[in-house]
Amino acid sequence: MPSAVEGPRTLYDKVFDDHVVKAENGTYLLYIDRHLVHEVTSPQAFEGLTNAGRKVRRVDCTLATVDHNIPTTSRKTYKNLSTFIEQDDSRLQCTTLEENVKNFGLRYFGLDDARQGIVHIIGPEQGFTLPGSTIVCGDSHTSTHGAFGALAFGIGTSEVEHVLATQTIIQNKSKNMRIYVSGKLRPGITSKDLVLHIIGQIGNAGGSGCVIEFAGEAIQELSMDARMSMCNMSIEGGARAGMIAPDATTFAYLKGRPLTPKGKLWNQALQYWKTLHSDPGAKFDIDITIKAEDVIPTVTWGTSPHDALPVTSKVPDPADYIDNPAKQAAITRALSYMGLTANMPIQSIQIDKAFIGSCTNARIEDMRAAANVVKGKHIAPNVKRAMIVPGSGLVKLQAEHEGLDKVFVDAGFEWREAGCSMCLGMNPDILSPQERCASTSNRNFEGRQGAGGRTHLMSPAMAAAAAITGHITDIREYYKEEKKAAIEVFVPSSASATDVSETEFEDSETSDSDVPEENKTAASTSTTAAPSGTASAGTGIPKFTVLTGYAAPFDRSNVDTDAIIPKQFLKTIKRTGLGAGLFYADRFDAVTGAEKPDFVLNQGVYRQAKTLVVSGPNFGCGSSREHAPWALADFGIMCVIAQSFGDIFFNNSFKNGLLPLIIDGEIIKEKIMPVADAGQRITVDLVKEEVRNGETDEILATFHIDEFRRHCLINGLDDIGLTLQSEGLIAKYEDYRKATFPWLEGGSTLVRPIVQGKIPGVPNAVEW
Ligand SMILES: CC(C)[C@H](C(=O)O)[C@@H](O)C(=O)O
Ligand code: SF4
Repeated sequence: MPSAVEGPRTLYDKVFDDHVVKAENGTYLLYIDRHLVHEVTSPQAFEGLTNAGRKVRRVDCTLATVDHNIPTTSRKTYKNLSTFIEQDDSRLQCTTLEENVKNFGLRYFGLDDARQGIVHIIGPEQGFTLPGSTIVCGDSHTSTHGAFGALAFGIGTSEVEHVLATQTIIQNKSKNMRIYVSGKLRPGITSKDLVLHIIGQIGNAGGSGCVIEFAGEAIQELSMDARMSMCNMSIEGGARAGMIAPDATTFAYLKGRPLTPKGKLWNQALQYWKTLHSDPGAKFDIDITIKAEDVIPTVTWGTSPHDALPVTSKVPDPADYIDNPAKQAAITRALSYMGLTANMPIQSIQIDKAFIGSCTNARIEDMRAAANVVKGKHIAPNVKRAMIVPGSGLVKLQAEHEGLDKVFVDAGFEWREAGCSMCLGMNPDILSPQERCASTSNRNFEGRQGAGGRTHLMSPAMAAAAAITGHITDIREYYKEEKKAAIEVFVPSSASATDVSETEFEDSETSDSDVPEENKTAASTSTTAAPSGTASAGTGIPKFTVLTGYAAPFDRSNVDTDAIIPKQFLKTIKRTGLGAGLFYADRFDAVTGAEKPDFVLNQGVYRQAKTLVVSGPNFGCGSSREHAPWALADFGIMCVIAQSFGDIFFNNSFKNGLLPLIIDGEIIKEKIMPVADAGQRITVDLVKEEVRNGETDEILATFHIDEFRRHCLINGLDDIGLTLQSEGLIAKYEDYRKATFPWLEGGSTLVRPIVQGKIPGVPNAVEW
């Protein structure tokens, strides 16, 4: 396969190179090995496939589950989704997924299957996630799977459709960034503290345009569960993906999981996996060193994950940022939203609720760490509710097997069923306005856990301690007072790789017999129906050539996609009608629903704005929801001008005929913003690559857009149709893949049905 890099290569370079189907002028068609699907970001993709008469190309590379919308209440009486889910829109999204998996013949873990859970927890748990593979999902926290040395990233719904139809994705090469964590973490300090510390240092756009490799002694010593928590949050540092080189810890975790290769295929895979590390001398565009010993328990105080501070510090004071008005404004806004006073000690912050769960921290080690803290204690009287939500049915079973559920219940916690739960509150688990939550999730955006709710991110042990004391607590002091020790996690990192080496399997049978007949040839796994060369059976995208219209000035930084379109609007199975929810919390009064007169889109000509001019960086950070560009476009905004963008939002916009335009911050401030402020029109000319004053035609800025993207926008081209013109190359890659990486064949089709309550790969789990 063509290599994108000469000389020594990074881990990212290697995995990228091994998946290139086609390279053209810096744009690559990459083959995707594993595709995880959930109910929120897939309905419109399946609808697109159906409308175009296309099939899922690789059923064996696709695995689906429901996680975001589902209640986490007891399933003892569960019969089906239709009777179990009370909210109409949530139910419809879940039943639509069930219909789609049936119609397209996909493997699926529903609520009656103990293997159901948060998509990023079940992939690794089943061994669907493998080192060196490319993994995507319509979900930003797909970065989690990078903990295995996979190249894993979140995509939007249009890209979900593209992957379903073609098993490939169009990509540009990201920059290489290394975060080297030297030395050892201090006792009781977890990977959650470390990753919050890192994001606090680099900022929520620090990894923008990059794939981060986490390396160093402290990383090597982390267990797989802890590595997943780190890579999970690389997206919160703005990166496309996070990766950790696979090692003995990785191999020991994977060995024997239901979907990992067995026998000779394991040996073969292992040979390859051992080559997956950055070569000595490999070039990193950005290289940062963090000292592990500098990390102490870390929590967030504000409304972005980069508002992270050591638990011993005080809440920031806007008065200290006179020289940085944008930062001062952001801190002032965050303090007001969070109901905090400048300079108050972080440990004096009282909480109302505690939530231990999410794809960041709902694995078995997280459950154990929390149970260790709460054992023999009870939640504080001011804590109204404390929830433990295991990440999957299997995590729940394992925890119950160890008696952890009883520890939690005795301490006053609710022991729930698996799902995203209060991480996002698309289901009934939400905060009420002004309620404050100690949360092990990954995002503390405004309204994230419920409109007006206030989130403080921290580790499971810290959230458990906060539930017991009633306020944010330094876990080190807690351990001292309670005479407890942090539980040591067993990490086989000192184990030599030979523990799981090929020798062990020298005489064993090939696992080829595990591969179902229908998956033994690439041709049969390849179920594509679309004839090659058909330009597009789909509808294409709106063309973008020259746009003239009013431009709304938007004086904000780090606008996340939760703010652009809040979670309650994601429960749709359509792409249309989302304009009503655009910037909902900023635009409308939470109680009366009336327009807020001070919000720019509620004022005069800006009601008809076609362009949004943003003063600060990182517009559209956070979640992968394509609902954000859908909402903007539905409102009528077809261009957003900003200094920089969240990576997934940037991609998603192009797929919908919306132009995200990167312009230098000074030029925005000096040239473009004054025109927007004056209520004059602005012309964005993609053909000439100019931004002009729409009244006078004066050139305000010039820009350059990647040739492929510009071509697609100007001509309104649907890139699935374009990709299918490369059918021959895709098929050729599949032959190469089958010969070179045969352990990737079969994939999710190796999922076995549960027989008489026995779960394959889980000998002890006989009931749920
Ligand atoms: C629903 C999905 C698009 C979203 C994401 O991409 O992250 C969600 O999982 C989240 O955490 O906000
Ligand atoms: S971040 Fe939260 S909502 Fe998103 S996938 Fe993870 S648990 Fe679910």
